[in-house]
Amino acid sequence: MTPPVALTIAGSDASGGAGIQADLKVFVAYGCYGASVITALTAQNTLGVHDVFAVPGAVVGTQLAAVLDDLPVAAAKVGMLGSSEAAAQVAARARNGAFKHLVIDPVLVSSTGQRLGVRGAIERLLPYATVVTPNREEASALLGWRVETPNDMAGAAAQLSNSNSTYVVITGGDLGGPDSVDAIWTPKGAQFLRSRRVNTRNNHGTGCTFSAAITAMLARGETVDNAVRRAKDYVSRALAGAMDWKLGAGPGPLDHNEWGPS
Ligand SMILES: Nc1ncnc2c1ncn2[C@@H]1O[C@H](COP(=O)(O)OP(=O)(O)O)[C@@H](O)[C@H]1O
Ligand SMILES: Cc1ncc(COP(=O)(O)OP(=O)(O)O)c(N)n1
Repeated sequence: MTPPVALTIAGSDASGGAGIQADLKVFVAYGCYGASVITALTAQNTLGVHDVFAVPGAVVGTQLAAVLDDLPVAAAKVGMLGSSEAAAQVAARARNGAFKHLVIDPVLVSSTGQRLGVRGAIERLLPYATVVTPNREEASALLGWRVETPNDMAGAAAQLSNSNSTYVVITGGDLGGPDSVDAIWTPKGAQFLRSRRVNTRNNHGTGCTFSAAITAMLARGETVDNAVRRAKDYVSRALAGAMDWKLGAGPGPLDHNEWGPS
């Protein structure tokens, strides 16, 4: 059977735990054929981001043309955008209806503190999103107020939904507590999604993994509700599988292939 095609439009993480590399691993884990449009190269590892090179906007445009003019993309995700010019190229395609489903992970800052994106570039894509998945920091930057508590997250999700059909998940991976709590805005209103917190320092690329899993599920024809819930379960399994791994001196990557503990 021909697999569904999922596309990631994102930055490269040389160490393989986040960005394009994580997304493609997730797509394979979910039985999707993965295509990629690279917006930026990052020299990063588990300790931090050491260098960033933004791919020129025109080259992002020709990559998009190469993929979209030839492959039947069923769902796409946007991660690190690299530049406003890259965002403009993606927006032009979205305006023309190129994406049946578009998942936007508004990457602004890495967990190690390096700026990876600009707010304006993300904002121009939000009107085309099926699902948006900011963490609390990113939601705060997009809205201009501090999103701190779970109730703040629910309010922020509602505020960020630009129409009744846009789902917004504010992720709370960095909130303390026994559960990892996200707030989701759906056309039926706001709800909380909970999973048992996995006690691990290996959490490099959780946001990329979550949004890529949603994208893969949508490419496979799942409803948005199911896609988000199944993606959250997958992230928990991927965190649990890698909790004893020793890859890198900092927070290591996830077990995208569900190989399990070493
Ligand atoms: N330790 C953890 N245990 C279980 N789920 C987690 C953990 N850390 C993050 N998650 C989940 O991973 C997903 C991505 O969240 P988050 O880590 O906040 O993203 P980001 O990497 O963008 O900051 C969310 O569903 C969140 O609840
Ligand atoms: C190239 C690239 N894109 C995105 C990120 C951010 O990844 P994320 O999953 O949000 O979280 P951390 O890896 O920063 O914990 C990245 N680091 N690199």
